Amino acid sequence: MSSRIGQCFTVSLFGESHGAGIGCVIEGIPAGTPLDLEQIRKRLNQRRPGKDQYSTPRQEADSFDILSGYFMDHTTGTPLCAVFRNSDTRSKDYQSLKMHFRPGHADFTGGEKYRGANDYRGGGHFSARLTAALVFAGAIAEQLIEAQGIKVMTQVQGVGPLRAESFETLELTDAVVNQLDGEGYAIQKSVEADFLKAVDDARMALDSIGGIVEGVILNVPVGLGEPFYDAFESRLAHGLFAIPAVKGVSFGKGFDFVNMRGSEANDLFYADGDVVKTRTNNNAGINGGISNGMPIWFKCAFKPTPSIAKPQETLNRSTMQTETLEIKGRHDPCVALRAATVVRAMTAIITYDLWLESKRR
Ligand SMILES: Cc1cc2nc3c(=O)[nH]c(=O)nc-3n(C[C@H](O)[C@H](O)[C@H](O)COP(=O)(O)O)c2cc1C
Ligand SMILES: C=C(O[C@@H]1CC(C(=O)O)=C[C@@H](OP(=O)(O)O)[C@H]1O)C(=O)O
Repeated sequence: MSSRIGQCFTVSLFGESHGAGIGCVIEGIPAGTPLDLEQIRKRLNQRRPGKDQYSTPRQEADSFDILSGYFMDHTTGTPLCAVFRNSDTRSKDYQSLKMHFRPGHADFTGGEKYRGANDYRGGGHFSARLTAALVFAGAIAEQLIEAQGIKVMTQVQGVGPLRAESFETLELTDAVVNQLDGEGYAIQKSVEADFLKAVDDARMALDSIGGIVEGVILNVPVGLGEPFYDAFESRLAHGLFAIPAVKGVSFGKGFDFVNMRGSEANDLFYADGDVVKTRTNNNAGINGGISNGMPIWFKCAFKPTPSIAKPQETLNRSTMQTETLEIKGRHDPCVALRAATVVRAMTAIITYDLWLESKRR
């Protein structure tokens, strides 16, 4: 199997949700880079499970050990490996799931593909537990792109039918940035109470709810990405679809382009001093797969959490009879809330990879 993303800056993931631990190996960090470990911890804390009733009650500190590639407060240029020990596993919750597949989760496909040898406890390697390691790698990538003046921001832009103002128009004032980058979920103050109530209503109904995570990348230099296969959209979508429960990705106006005429959809060029800009940004700062210097804004649709407390029908693999399934385990009622940090991480990873690649050509 392949568990690696990137061309010049690569991240591979390992581990299982209920195994000894999880982690990542990162290659392509320039030698001699100082790491801001506090910033890494801040990002991990933003994603961490077990905070309140809006996330899974599983308690994991998400503290890490760096095993290699880091010496005297600087990266060495060799592969950097970080591990996170799992502590709050409760594997008996999953005892019956080897033969009773959770609808919407990877129990069936994982079992078939790995001929029953997969660690199915807590979803094993398919679990979003591994996104802790992604956030670690993303926090490093974020430091590397910020050194180039490039910034990434994400927000929960929708929960169920509710919507917040999009990055298309939202002014990123200090107050907005502080709110979205604070200790709570990345939700604008004006919609926070409504979003959280919708999540809690779903939880109380023994159910789950979907959401939208929106991202924006600012100050991207002109020229990142290639035509066709390595388009900025292709590369970023590859990363975003790797995040568990992402079922849709769109750039700029996305599916709304269908309702527009060319005269509305085209972003008209003008000169702002020496800088070429566009009056609108429907195309999300990408033309022909290549960044044009305008903000890159995009959305990810997260499906409702598959593991719900409500009884459902499923198949018993040993008897091939349908039975009623009551899922145990501790689950997020809306994965989009914690996923905003994961999307931020993946965006930083892909952006840094594309930036590094552009320097090597
Ligand atoms: C941050 C985050 C947290 C998640 N938490 C849960 C969870 O508590 N329970 C669950 O069943 N799925 C959860 N998921 C989603 C599953 O991991 C995912 O649906 C599953 O691996 C199947 O993959 P797929 O939905 O992409 O097909 C979470 C996903 C993310 C990104
Ligand atoms: C452990 C984390 O989230 C887990 C992601 C997850 C899933 O199926 O993706 C299912 C749940 O696992 P368990 O039933 O073992 O508690 C979540 O708690 C984490 O984010 O660190």
